[in-house]
Amino acid sequence: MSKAITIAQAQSYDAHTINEIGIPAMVLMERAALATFNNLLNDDYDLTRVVVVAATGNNGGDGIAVARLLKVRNIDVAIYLLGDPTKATDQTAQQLKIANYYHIPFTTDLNDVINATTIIDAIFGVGLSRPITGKFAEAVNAINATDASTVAIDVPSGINADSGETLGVAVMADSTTTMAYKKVGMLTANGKQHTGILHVADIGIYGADHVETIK
Ligand SMILES: NC(=O)C1=CN([C@@H]2O[C@H](COP(=O)(O)OP(=O)(O)OC[C@H]3O[C@@H](n4cnc5c(N)ncnc54)[C@H](O)[C@@H]3O)[C@@H](O)[C@H]2O)[C@H](O)CC1
Ligand SMILES: [K+]
Repeated sequence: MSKAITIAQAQSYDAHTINEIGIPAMVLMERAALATFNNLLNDDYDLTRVVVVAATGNNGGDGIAVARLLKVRNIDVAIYLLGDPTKATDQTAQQLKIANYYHIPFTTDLNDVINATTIIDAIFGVGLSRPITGKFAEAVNAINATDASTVAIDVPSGINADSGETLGVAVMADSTTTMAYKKVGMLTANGKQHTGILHVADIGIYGADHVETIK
């Protein structure tokens, strides 16, 4: 799908798929996680020590689900969680519950991020709405300072998916698995540089033009 969409389009296609078509948000999240996981394996990253850096929005939920997919295959994975888990979205709270069932370790030690062989960037996606600061910025700077490979989910965190601009600081990803369609910000020089190799994942979300033609 070579079409590129805006944040508003991504959010409206998401809502249309969930509310009008009736595919549950957790199904979309699972498909997003499976797509990211499959790209992780296909792109042959060093999965000796994987750390998922996640916040508490649905981008974080995607990452926590990827951590579970790695854990059930006995891959060494830990989650570095940013933000207050009690403020997580419903889907991300559910992913945290599942992660706890599988005893996935949570770390608060930034050295675990720095010493990872591969980092999954699940901090922010299309919900980024202001410059990244504080502990979020500290984590982004640590990710960018490591020799680890970095795989971003949906949008490299800190990149405005509409303008391609860096909001404060932004993850410099080796690759990005973006959901449904490319985001227009990824077509700019700065956006392209931070996205790295781009994989577009078909997770069952389509624009009205595509959906109407299927009827
Ligand atoms: N559309 C799809 O195809 C699917 C998208 N999925 C994933 O969901 C995210 C979007 O999730 P959302 O909860 O809307 O937002 P984020 O997770 O990107 O952001 C989290 C949250 O963080 C707050 N926030 C924004 N900017 C800042 C900041 N600078 N500092 C601190 N906090 C900030 C704000 O409250 C946001 O809500 C999408 O990218 C996909 O990864 C679905 O999982 C699958 C289908
Ligand atoms: K991200």
